[in-house]
Amino acid sequence: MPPFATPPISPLSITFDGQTGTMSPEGPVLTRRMSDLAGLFADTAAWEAAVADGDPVVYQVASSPVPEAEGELPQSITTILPGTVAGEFHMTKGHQHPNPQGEIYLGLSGTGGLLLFDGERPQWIDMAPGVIGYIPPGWAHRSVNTGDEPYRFLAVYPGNAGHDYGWVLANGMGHRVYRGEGATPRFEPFTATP
Ligand SMILES: O=P(O)(O)OC[C@H]1O[C@](O)(CO)[C@@H](O)[C@@H]1O
Ligand SMILES: [Fe+2]
Repeated sequence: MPPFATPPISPLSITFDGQTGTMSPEGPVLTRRMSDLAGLFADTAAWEAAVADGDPVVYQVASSPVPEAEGELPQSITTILPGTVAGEFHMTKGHQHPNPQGEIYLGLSGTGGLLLFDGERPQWIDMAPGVIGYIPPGWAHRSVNTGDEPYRFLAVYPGNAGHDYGWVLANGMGHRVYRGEGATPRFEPFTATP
């Protein structure tokens, strides 16, 4: 057995409900409200108005008990509620893994997308139930709800990958994703917020 800093946990069975985004047994549950997404939406005035108007929940992350520790493969289900800020779809903060390693997302319910950016090239993967989106090492990633119902996905990632949110604040994600005509999102090149 390699000398892990945290002893590996015991084998376990985890059940989940892709329609509600819950896991059993359950680990930490994280709620991100509009105020947690400071500096991310293009229209700062519209974002401030949404924060003042009840500071709604934008997404929740329900994790299994598998810890974020070296050698483990933690899982979480993220539920992004539908909506926009001045037309820009609800989204996760987005992050880089400071310890560059891959990650997989599996679409569970609703429709959305996975926006990836390596600092030069933005990429988009349409996500829906049954779709696996693969995030290679070195690609920042953000999820977007492009529909009118909650978008849910399961994430599985190396426990020592880490989360660097500052990278996305500094570099953006290459594109912004807006409600377009019909079901097709509209993409605009990222420009830094004022
Ligand atoms: O960490 P963010 O960018 O807020 O996005 C949340 C999602 O990403 C993860 O951090 C995994 O990459 C999960 O916790 C969750 O699936
Ligand atoms: Fe990640």
